Amino acid sequence: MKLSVHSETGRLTSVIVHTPGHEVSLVNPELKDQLLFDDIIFEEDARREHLYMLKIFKTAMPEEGTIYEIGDLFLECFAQEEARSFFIRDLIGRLSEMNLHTIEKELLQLSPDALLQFVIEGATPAIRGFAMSPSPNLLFTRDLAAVVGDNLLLSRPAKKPRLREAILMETLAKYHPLFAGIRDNIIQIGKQESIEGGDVLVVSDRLVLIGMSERTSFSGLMKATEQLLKNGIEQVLAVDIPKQRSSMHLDTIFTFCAEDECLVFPPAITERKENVVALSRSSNGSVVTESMPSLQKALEHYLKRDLTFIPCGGEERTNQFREQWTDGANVFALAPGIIVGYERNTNTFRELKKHGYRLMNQYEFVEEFEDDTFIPGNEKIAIKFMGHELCRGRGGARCMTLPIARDN
Ligand SMILES: NC(=O)NCCC[C@H](N)C(=O)O
Repeated sequence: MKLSVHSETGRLTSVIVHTPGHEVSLVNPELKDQLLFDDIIFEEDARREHLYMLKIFKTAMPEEGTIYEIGDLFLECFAQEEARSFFIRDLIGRLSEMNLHTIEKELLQLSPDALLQFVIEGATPAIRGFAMSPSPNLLFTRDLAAVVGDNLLLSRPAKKPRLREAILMETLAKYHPLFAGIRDNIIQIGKQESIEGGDVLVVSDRLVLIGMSERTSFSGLMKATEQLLKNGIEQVLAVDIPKQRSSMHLDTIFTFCAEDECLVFPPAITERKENVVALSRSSNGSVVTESMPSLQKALEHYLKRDLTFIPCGGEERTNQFREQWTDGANVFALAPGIIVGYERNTNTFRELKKHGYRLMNQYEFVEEFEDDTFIPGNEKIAIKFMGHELCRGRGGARCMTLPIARDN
């Protein structure tokens, strides 16, 4: 299968997700902040909510479309001894403070299942007396990498608790057959820099947005940009956003609903000026910069079309802040104008309705289209799904998805 993503909204054909498992039940109140969760979450409900989200995806995707559970991909990958030893070596080296070298032999002898359990849950009965904290953020597969055009940009997380996920992703990219066709186009940045997938938005086959955020450093952004500009992308728009937990990635305050419509958190997007720099390649190969007046102006300039920015939470200030916090601006497009987001963001959905979206809840959408092939047409649909547990991890629908193929 060819992995390629040339837009944020092209019809979704393949996506990688992780339905939360026992690891989320291992987060205790004392650990939650350190593990980047805002609350403890109830595993059963979180799973139920996630599985329903996947049901919506399945209903909206073409018949030949595939949803990959990342855990299955890891197990297939770990079936290769070489992949396991690459992974274990990298883990020992990059988590040096954990002293994993003391159990290297045991790690190398683990079955794929036990190794995966050790990594995700932090411990396995197969290795007694050694435990790390769990990796509950694997739920947010978005942040592990980004398929940009025909390239695979691997994340280098800014936050330690997400490092194990990044090492897992790198192993998949290097060893799993799913990535064979894109393996020559892997983009990686240096060890001292950071970039996370939630900051990367693929606007078109030529244009990419990268947030300069709490998680993506300036040097990480520049390194990724240099390589993207060599590999087919014409412009990268660097978007400076507030460096704070509530808007940790660009996609927490800005997502595409359709080719010409975006959901935005006004205080950090429309009310900010001079926070965008366009980066492109000059004829001698160096990166040239041009300061842009605003994100909307920059996008309209390069896309040569008008865009509508829809305020997350509507016009009321309090609702904008409340619904951005619960990922109102973090919707995921299954096709142009077909989006999913948390039901609880009622003011955001009301605003979408004003912009011509038909609102459907998860059951209505599945019931109406489950038996027929869903064919995205002229009608715009905003699908509301329940995510009261999921949203305590501080991420929404876009954060929980890593699209690897979309139709152009
Ligand atoms: N793209 C995203 O915004 N992902 C959400 C990540 C949430 C996770 N708890 C984190 O803090 O990294």
